Amino acid sequence: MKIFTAEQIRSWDQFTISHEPISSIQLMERASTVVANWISEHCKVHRKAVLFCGNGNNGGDGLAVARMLYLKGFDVDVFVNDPKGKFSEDASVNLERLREISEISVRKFDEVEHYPLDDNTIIIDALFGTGLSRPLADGYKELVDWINRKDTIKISIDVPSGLSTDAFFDRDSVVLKANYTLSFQCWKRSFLHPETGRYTGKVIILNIGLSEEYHENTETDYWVTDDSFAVSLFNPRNEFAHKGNYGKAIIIGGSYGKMGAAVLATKSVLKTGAGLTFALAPQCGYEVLQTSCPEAMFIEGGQQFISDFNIDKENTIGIGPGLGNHKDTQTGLLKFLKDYQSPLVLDADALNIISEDQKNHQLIPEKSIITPHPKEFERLFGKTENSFKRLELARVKAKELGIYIVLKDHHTQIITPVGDVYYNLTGNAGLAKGGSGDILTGILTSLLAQGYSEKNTCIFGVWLHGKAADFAAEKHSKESMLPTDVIDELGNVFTELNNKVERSL
Ligand SMILES: NC(=O)C1=CN([C@@H]2O[C@H](COP(=O)(O)OP(=O)(O)OC[C@H]3O[C@@H](n4cnc5c(N)ncnc54)[C@H](O)[C@@H]3O)[C@@H](O)[C@H]2O)[C@@H](O)CC1
Ligand SMILES: [K+]
Repeated sequence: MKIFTAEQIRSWDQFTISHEPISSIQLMERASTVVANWISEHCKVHRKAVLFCGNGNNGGDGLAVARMLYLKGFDVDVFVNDPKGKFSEDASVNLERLREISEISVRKFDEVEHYPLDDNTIIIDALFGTGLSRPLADGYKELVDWINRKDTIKISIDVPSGLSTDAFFDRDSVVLKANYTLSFQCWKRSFLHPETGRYTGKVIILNIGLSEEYHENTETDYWVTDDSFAVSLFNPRNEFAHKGNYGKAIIIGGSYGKMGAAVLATKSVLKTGAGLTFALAPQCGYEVLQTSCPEAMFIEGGQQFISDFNIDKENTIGIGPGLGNHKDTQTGLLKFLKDYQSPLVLDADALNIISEDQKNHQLIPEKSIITPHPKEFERLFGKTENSFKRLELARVKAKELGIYIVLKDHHTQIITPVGDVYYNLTGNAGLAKGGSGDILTGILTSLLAQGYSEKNTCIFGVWLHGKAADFAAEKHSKESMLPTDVIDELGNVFTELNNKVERSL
């Protein structure tokens, strides 16, 4: 699914208005109906709503939703800055309609201090949406501060008020902290970054029927990987296949004390479906690898750490889990990269070794996939002020080096060599544990070996990893789930994928 900027969303609204055609006020009515229906369906206990409405079209939505909830039997109160103030054209119409059909008193923001909120009330935030152009100030800042202090459930319409759609203002700006954000038609970039995403609560994307033609034809650099997109990338197994059809994958990793990382990565290669799997590890890991992954073949690369990277070039390679940074491992890896030109997966200690010297960046073969977490990214390419700037730097580096960067985060970002960005939607805080990254390396190496393109390997692999983690969290909780539980759930994700692509009668 494409992500559009606030400006593109405005044009999307306009395009829909002129091409459907539909009037602006009717479009607002349609959007508000979807919001009111969602609230009515989901709020079974909370049947009282207090709405805070701004003077623009987001406020217009709020005023329409107030009317609709009233008609659905909710108790409704509405606050605006000044009922006699200047509203956008559509908001004025909705203020008028609200007055005509209901007994609702429209109060002023400055009356809020004495307003009683009980446990059955929800707050609906319709102060600002995609039109917000600067941080909240004046009365709005104090109002949102007041709302944030309340324990009441808060639902934001389209965007939490105070949050920019596409950017990050600064750490001190005040933003409404919602429990739910009911957003129109597409994800917004600010929902997907840690500094700004923490305000949205659960995000629900509501379809308000904006033009599909506009969505199809409008270019963007930013995307989200939702489930249907991931399913479209999945290649089901061919019944007539043999092991030679699914590639040879090899994990290069492990060192004394870090053999578990190589085991996790190797197991993940196997469970993602590679035809033949190898582990190149030091001799001290022989028994643990052969015992824990009997399906994989062992290649000895040293005694306590890997120094010899000599392998069959036909393999698809993933290097890094538990590799360590012994001097001989460093020399061996850099020498190996000098002679190796095919795309490979680089993670963890492999990235740390490369980050010792900027000149090493040139050794990464084109179209390779690197999977840094924020600290590894910083060691490689330098410090940035926030995650938006980090992503911009990643785009520059991905283009410069012609590589894929998988920037691990709550919503992991995949950056392609042309600078396109894909935000992932699966995964959870249960993945914030040592070993999770090793699994991702295994999954990516396996998919690459099976013939997925580098781009689809990244997008589908990151989604798969997160989906397996979501299944694991459901069973074991985010706290207790282990990386091995994530590996165990890969099978259930593939079962679900196969069920989805199977053509049922
Ligand atoms: N245009 C359309 O057809 C539709 C618009 N919709 C709604 O319209 C919203 C966008 O409406 P608007 O463009 O009117 O903008 P908003 O309602 O988000 O903001 C209103 C105005 O406030 C001003 N403003 C910006 N930052 C401010 C600040 N910090 N303090 C004080 N004033 C500030 C700007 O002049 C802005 O236009 C969407 O988020 C959505 O909720 C929906 O009804 C769907 C259809
Ligand atoms: K809002």
